Amino acid sequence: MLRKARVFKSGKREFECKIFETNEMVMATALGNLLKGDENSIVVGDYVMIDEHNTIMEVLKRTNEMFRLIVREQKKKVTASNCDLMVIVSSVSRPEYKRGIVDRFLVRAHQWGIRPLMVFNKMDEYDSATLDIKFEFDRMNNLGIECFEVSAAKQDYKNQFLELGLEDLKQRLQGKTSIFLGQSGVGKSKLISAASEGKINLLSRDVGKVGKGKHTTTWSEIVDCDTMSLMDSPGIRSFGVEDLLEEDLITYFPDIEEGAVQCKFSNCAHTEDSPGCFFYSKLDQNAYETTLIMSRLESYLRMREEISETPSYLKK
Ligand SMILES: Nc1nc2c(ncn2[C@@H]2O[C@H](COP(=O)(O)OP(=O)(O)OP(=O)(O)O)[C@@H](O)[C@H]2O)c(=O)[nH]1
Ligand SMILES: [Zn+2]
Repeated sequence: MLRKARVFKSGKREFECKIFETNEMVMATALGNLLKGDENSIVVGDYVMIDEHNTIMEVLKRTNEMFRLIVREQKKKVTASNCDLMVIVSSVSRPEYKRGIVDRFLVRAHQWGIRPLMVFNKMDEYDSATLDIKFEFDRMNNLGIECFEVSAAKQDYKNQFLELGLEDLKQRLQGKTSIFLGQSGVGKSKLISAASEGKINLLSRDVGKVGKGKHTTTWSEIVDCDTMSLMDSPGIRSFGVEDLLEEDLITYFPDIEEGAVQCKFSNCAHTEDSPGCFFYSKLDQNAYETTLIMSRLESYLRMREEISETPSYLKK
């Protein structure tokens, strides 16, 4: 009899799977034709059917995939699947809020088909002189993204600028598989601990030193508790976008695309001196709404430049 299970951890030939009915973890192997020498064939997050010998017989259809494009080989490398939510974590104090990074994660959320949520963390240290949270909220709200105002360190912090706080975030995560993304130091680990009421404690897990002496917490694949599941996969947290195709980028910026189709020329550079540019000739440059969209345009143009500067033979 086949049992439904989910891949929690994937190796080259062995997969740690959680059986649905019993919640039991088993090590499974896979039918050769499911692997086909292609490492994309079974990934973390996959729902699978396994037999009584713990052999994976079938991979069920994915609702979404997290991947990078390998332009040179015209392939995509899938690293995880079936993720419900992308929780974009930012800090309002230190490290300072980086709009450009948030927009990069939004591009991925769009590309991968994962619903993004936005968390403004470290609100206990919020200083309106250095950041206008209302502006950042409006930017996200225009895109239909829910925003949460929290302090992972001071969990009794009460949200005062935005409608939603930590309790609302916990509710959204209930029963869902989420991935937490954000720059190093924004408080992902602490937030995960707060959101799971201490049930998932990454702070006590592997803490490795990576890069410039910064701590980067790593955990493997899926970790879950009775309220939420977390997913992680190598490479998924990088915010470079150089693997994207230039012509695809705009489709991940629906708000910019809507304006860009109204520019006089289809190859408009969207700069102040571009003739007939919708953004500069049709919008009231003093209007608040315009400043919101222009800040999105800035992100778009920066990413477009980054993509076009990467020669395709380097896109691996
Ligand atoms: N004041 C304040 N400090 C916080 C808050 N959340 C996290 N911190 C602190 O910020 C630092 C970084 O928090 P982490 O949870 O390790 O951040 P991270 O995003 O997981 O960082 P990486 O593991 O490097 O990716 C720690 O010193 C935390 O105690 C908060 O809400 N308020
Ligand atoms: Zn234009």
